[in-house]
Amino acid sequence: MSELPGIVITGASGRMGQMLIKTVVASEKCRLVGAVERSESDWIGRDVGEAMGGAALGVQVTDDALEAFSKAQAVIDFTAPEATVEFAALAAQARCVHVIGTTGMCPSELQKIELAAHHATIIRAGNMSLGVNLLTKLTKMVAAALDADYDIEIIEAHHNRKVDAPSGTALMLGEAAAEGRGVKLSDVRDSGRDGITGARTKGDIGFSAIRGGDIVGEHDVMFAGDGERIILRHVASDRSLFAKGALKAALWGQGQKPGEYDMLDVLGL
Ligand SMILES: NC(=O)C1=CN([C@@H]2O[C@H](COP(=O)(O)OP(=O)(O)OC[C@H]3O[C@@H](n4cnc5c(N)ncnc54)[C@H](O)[C@@H]3O)[C@@H](O)[C@H]2O)C=CC1
Ligand SMILES: O=C(O)C1=N[C@H](C(=O)O)C[C@H](O)C1
Repeated sequence: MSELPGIVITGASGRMGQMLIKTVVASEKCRLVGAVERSESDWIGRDVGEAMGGAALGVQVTDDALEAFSKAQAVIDFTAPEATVEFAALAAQARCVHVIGTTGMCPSELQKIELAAHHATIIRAGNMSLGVNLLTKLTKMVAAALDADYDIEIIEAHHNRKVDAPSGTALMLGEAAAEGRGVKLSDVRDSGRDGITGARTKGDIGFSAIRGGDIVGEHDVMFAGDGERIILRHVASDRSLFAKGALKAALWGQGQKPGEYDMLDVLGL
């Protein structure tokens, strides 16, 4: 039997699911042992490689997450909030590392993930790329250096299928900016301006979301002062970036104590 860690991919037919399967199959450091989808998916029961339009991979798509997790050392999960909360409990039961890329979770869902992390190793990040995680550090540094005369605005752009806003990345950047300023994001967050909004409140952190076409993911953190603007920008042009980061997290998580980690832990930033 192979010693390489076995990985299950949830949301196998999704944009990220398919990218993750290709990344795991191409890696020499792990093996694909499971592919999970919703019961209603027409991929259930099919070989996941064939369902993706390629050669058979010897892994059948299943809706029995617990059975799939019980054969694995890690689950990489880019699905939807409700599903991720359920998978967190099942991954803990199966003693698998749970890598969570899913965004758009509400406070009560995040609380359930935190509870699951008492029993399991969870690595969760709204963005798994090195570039964005480095950008959170830079954002915090710039926010700490400037006073509230510099208005902070976070502008993000994504493809037209994205269902949550602001993006998980935008929120990570907002948290970093708030931390740099020594405030709580929930106290200064201003998202979704529309209509007669009144003048901007000094100290707020604003969020704007663009949705269109096939944009993979773009984020600007703007510090707008009198007579100048500083703009920190990240542009993702390929989803493989996120998949490679997620796989790195799954491998890093092997042997880590239960708890909730993020990509800064994985990348050592
Ligand atoms: N953290 C990061 O670096 C990144 C995070 N994301 C996030 O990942 C998530 C997925 O994104 P996409 O792949 O673009 O979406 P998608 O809609 O293409 O794929 C989601 C997949 O999850 C499946 N799914 C939903 N509920 C399920 C359940 N109960 N059981 C099994 N499968 C289930 C769907 O059927 C679908 O195939 C989003 O929250 C997105 O924001 C996306 C890219 C990078
Ligand atoms: O839904 C996406 O596509 C992406 N989601 C993540 C987010 O919400 O920030 C990461 C990336 O920007 C792509």
